[in-house]
Amino acid sequence: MDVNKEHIEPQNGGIDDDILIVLELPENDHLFEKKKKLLQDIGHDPKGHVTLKSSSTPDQLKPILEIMLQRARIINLDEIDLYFGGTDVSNFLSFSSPKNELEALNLALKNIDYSICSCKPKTVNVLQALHDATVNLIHDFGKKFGEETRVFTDSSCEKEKALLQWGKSNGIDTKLEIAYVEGAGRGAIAREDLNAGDIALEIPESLLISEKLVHESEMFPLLEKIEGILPETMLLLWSMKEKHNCNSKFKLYFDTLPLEFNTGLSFKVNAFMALDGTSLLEEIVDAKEHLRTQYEELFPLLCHKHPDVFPPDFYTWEQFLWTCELWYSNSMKVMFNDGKLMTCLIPVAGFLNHSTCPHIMHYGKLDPVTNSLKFPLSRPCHAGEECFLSYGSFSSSHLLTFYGFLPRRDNPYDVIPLDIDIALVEDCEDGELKCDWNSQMVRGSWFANNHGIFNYGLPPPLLDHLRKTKSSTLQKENQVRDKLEIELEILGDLCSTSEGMLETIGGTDFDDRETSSWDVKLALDFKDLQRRIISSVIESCNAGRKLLESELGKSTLQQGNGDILS
Ligand SMILES: C[S@@+](CC[C@H](N)C(=O)[O-])C[C@H]1O[C@@H](n2cnc3c(N)ncnc32)[C@H](O)[C@@H]1O
Repeated sequence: MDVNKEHIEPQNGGIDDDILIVLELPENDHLFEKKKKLLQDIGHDPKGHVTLKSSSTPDQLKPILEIMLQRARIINLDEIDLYFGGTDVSNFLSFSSPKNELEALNLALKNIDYSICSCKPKTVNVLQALHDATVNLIHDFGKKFGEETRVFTDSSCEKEKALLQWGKSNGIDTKLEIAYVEGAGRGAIAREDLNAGDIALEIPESLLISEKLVHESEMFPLLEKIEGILPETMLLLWSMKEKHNCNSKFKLYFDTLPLEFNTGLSFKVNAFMALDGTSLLEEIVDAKEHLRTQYEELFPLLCHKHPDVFPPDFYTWEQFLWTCELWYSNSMKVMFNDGKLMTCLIPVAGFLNHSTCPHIMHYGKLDPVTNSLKFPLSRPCHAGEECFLSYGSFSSSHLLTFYGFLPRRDNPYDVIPLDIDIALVEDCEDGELKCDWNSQMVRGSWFANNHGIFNYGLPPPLLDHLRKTKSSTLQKENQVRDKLEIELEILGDLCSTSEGMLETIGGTDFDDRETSSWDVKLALDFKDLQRRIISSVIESCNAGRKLLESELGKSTLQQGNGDILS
């Protein structure tokens, strides 16, 4: 890989006028080895710096920023990025997903700003120019990938306004207001233009609903005696009662909660029928059965034993399920200053909707100085625009089951696992057959950058795995032809597997989606998504087969010519 080596210095390198910007791959990254290898493949030291000169012109800064971003992209890769990118570093040097790109841009900006704080006066200008160039890239990124929402400004949000007012008088600082938005209930809207780095919302610790509240309640002495009960379950039981408490500190918060959550856990029979043929059907049934078992382990026993603490009317199965949906769809994990990670409900922050291209990505750790939870922006949000959060790197099946929606944009985490026995291949061969991945999967091949021969827009680890299962049949005499034949076989097998999956899901449902109930509509949309993913894999297999057949044709021609010549 051709890289401009003059910009990459060892850690203690550099002369007086050089500015060294640290972009280190943390050693505690659980994917350290894989990322280190990728960085080394482009000639980067994982601990290295990117160097620029105080005399650098804007034209010279451009390639330096690109090198910083290449490093930052690799540093921010997650498992899914790594699986679908394979081991060829060229797949990671440019854009690979909105989340990765935004993380990379923000890491670069953070390190540039850090350098500005500690630099010599004569280097401020060049660093400021680099800062501005990065901010411009973040801005362009938002314009290209951000979601547009229709905000219903005329809708009444009296309860939400009351909550916001209560929050402000109790220490919440916010640049957001609440309004109804198309297709997602309420959302948080920027009141003014906000830039990357601005804090959109800040909540004091005292307003977080966490297990600390259970400890202070009359329930705790009874709950702590239950063997194996989790803090989350205690909190769930506490909130089932607290929402009926007229004197609750959080009454205005509970008042804003919807009567129904409409997640996959509330699907009715018709929606389950619509999901037939998908693995999601089983996932939802299992999740619901798990909750039912949990409920039956506690109730009606607790109500019989302590009716004053657990009034039977508050602890029905329906209310238990509603509260589970509340916690699944509205809670956030927060790291407290004592290092404890706790699941919390967070008034006002609970109005933030999710996007695959969010404004807010990093939250969830209390600021030790202010003892508050801050929601900083990773990209600008203009006045009147909906401000989105990242709920996490979730698949659409997870979002449907536990949150009740499907993202509008293509979701890189929508993977379909393949039923391929990895262990079998590992066991039957010697040490060379090392498998880096515990399972194989596919996703929409539209995400792939490389659709050429031997890549086909399909996951490299999957192709490698399939090749290994076939490689014993490779003949020495005619390696090129055999290799192409094996590739054809692999694509043929993958195509048949995918066609089988498509058949299991069934053809397009001719339905009137507009008049369907919310759950049937979601189920049908999910099925369409699965079909689209599998069809893209089939298309890639077929396009790959055409490439291979053309190559085989050429090799036959060459062989023919060779025979004539000999
Ligand atoms: C934390 S709440 C966000 C506030 C919520 N919209 C409300 O009105 O209460 C999470 C819920 O918002 C909805 N939601 C979040 N992001 C969404 C999106 N991108 N599209 C549709 N609905 C979304 C889902 O119903 C989800 O369960």
